[in-house]
Amino acid sequence: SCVHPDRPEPLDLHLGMFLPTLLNQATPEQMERFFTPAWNLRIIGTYAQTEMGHGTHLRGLETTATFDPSTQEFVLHSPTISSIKWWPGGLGKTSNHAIVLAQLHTQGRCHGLHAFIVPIRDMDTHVPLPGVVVGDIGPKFGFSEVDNGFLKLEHVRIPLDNMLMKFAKVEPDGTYVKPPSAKLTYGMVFIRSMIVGQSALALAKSCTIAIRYSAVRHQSELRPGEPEPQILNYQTQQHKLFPVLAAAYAFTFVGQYMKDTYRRISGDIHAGDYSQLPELHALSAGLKAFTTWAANAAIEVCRMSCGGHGYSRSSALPDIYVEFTPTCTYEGENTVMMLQTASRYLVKSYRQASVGQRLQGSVSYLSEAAAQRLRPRPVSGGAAPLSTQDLLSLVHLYQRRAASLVELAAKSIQQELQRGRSQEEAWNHSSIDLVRASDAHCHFVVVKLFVDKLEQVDDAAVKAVLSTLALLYALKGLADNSGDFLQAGLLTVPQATRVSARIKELLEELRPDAVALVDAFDLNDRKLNSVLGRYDGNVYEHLYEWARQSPLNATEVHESFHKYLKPLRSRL
Ligand SMILES: CCCCC/C=C\C/C=C\C/C=C\CC/C=C/C(=O)SCCNC(=O)CCNC(=O)[C@H](O)C(C)(C)COP(=O)(O)OP(=O)(O)OC[C@H]1O[C@@H](n2cnc3c(N)ncnc32)[C@H](O)[C@@H]1OP(=O)(O)O
Ligand SMILES: Cc1cc2nc3c(=O)[nH]c(=O)nc-3n(C[C@H](O)[C@H](O)[C@H](O)COP(=O)(O)OP(=O)(O)OC[C@H]3O[C@@H](n4cnc5c(N)ncnc54)[C@H](O)[C@@H]3O)c2cc1C
Repeated sequence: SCVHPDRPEPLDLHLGMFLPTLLNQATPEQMERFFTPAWNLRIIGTYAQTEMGHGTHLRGLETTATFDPSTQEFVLHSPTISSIKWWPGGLGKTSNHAIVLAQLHTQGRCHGLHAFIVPIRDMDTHVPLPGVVVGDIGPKFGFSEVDNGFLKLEHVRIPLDNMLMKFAKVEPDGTYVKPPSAKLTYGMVFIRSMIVGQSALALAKSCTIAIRYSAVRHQSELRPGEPEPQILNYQTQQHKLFPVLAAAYAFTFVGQYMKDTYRRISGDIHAGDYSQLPELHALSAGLKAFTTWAANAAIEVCRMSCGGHGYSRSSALPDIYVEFTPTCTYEGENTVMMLQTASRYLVKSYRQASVGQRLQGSVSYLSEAAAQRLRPRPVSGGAAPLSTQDLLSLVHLYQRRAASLVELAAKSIQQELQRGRSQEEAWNHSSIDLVRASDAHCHFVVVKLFVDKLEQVDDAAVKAVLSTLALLYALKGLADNSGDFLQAGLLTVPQATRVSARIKELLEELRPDAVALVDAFDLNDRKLNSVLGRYDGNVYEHLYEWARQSPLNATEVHESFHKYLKPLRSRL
């Protein structure tokens, strides 16, 4: 199709959120009524949660859904300018339905945010329905293919059965029936879990383009009198790109793990077991933030490593960046997600471990750390010996760094409370530490999953090169965050020096396999859509061909000469 497989599209929300939300929150009758026509694109929907005045603070959303028992309807209304739904993808011009998140009012009481299916355009004429004011929010940083829209509802009536009632319900007399767990109506866990894999894909594409281009680009002089070398032979170029390559592999494994974990736990939830929902929320929120922040920065490293041609849209890197960067904001703004993981999971787990509770899942190390704190500390107190070759010891180092930063954040809250601050103020005055703790926890999870994955690799040669990548990923993270490790007494200055030396050795070791490692992502030219990243490496001819196709070159003398330059000359 003319649509590029990876470009944002107006139907992304329909496929990525409207359908999954029906699957997760619709009753069987609602599935029949809505899912089937939505699957056949008769109904095209979006997910309208964010408002002009609120995106993060869900409890602050103002759109109301008031039940009218006399007509068995909900009245959907946007009471203020700030309550206008703002940003939903595909809302402006594409969708004819929206899942609207609104504060449910029935029998004079507010029961918080619930999901309602609201028809917004006539199914045949596509004209907005009565009481519906809808349109596009205007040009954005990118996503120009998507009509992110606004939606103002003026006392729009929908049937009682348009409230998604798999969990919470409203009876015909207006009685509200609580969901088995209030957390089930939050949603977003699915898409956050999927975004981790999107981070991996964005990294794989970017480093494929940059490393292939670095293998065909010759520039400057390494040894006097010799031909210009491939820029991939410069240590600085390797230091830019090989850690990105390692992260692309790491995030690919984490993305797979996140998808499998989502599938497993959502299966349990559908079976009525909600016990793992906190772990799934914390993991998806944290890893979504961790991987998108890392990938966002790495795409720019790849673009800049391609010099001027990286800035050309023929490289595809500007488009990859523009389309990826909003992942740090949507589906949960990253800072807020990191705070969720820390405040709602890590600190809570730390406190449970501190009273001897045995923890499971990704925080089980906090129990080990709590037990460690009760044992007498070794006199030396110094950092343990550091192996720059042993992956398991590096995993343990990341685990101890995470435990140390979670403890630091928990203690900061305690100190703030002892200074007489309120709970909320104590948490806010510790939020930098909380974000650091989440970051360290996620970093440990990524390193651990990478090393765990190696145990599943049978081919010795593949295992060897993946182990080198895992070492580079772990040591580069250690070097980049050496302050944390030094502060926690997990690293000494001589050891930090050894780490830097080892990183240089690993860059040299990876050089011969770098192109093969990006080829292994198997991203064909159509998917990459990049002149610099072409599989055949025939960059210059295709760059010239690409430029020749530029609309500006349709005529030898552009109309601007006659319209502006010539008249300007005559006036000078
Ligand atoms: C074919 C498939 C294709 C997939 C391909 C992937 C991508 C392409 C497709 C689509 C993407 C394209 C474009 C993107 C479109 C973007 C859409 C959006 O951005 S939708 C809007 C996103 N908005 C948010 O995420 C809002 C963020 N804010 C919040 O989540 C809440 O405000 C916050 C921060 C959680 C605070 O809420 P609050 O009510 O104050 O909660 P508390 O912090 O007090 O916590 C209460 C308890 O609830 C637990 N909790 C919170 N959230 C969740 C959750 N999501 N799930 C489960 N549990 C949750 C929390 O841990 C607390 O529990 P305890 O009481 O501590 O036990
Ligand atoms: C391209 C794109 C597509 C989108 N698509 C959709 C969609 O389809 N449907 C939909 O409903 N929404 C959509 N959104 C909206 C998106 O979900 C929100 O922008 C996002 O949730 C962030 O909320 P906000 O914009 O209100 O930012 P804010 O929350 O106002 O964030 C601004 C700053 O405040 C900080 N902040 C906020 N709260 C806290 C806190 N508690 N503690 C510390 N710092 C805090 C943040 O860290 C950030 O630095 C989309 C957004 C974009 C950019």
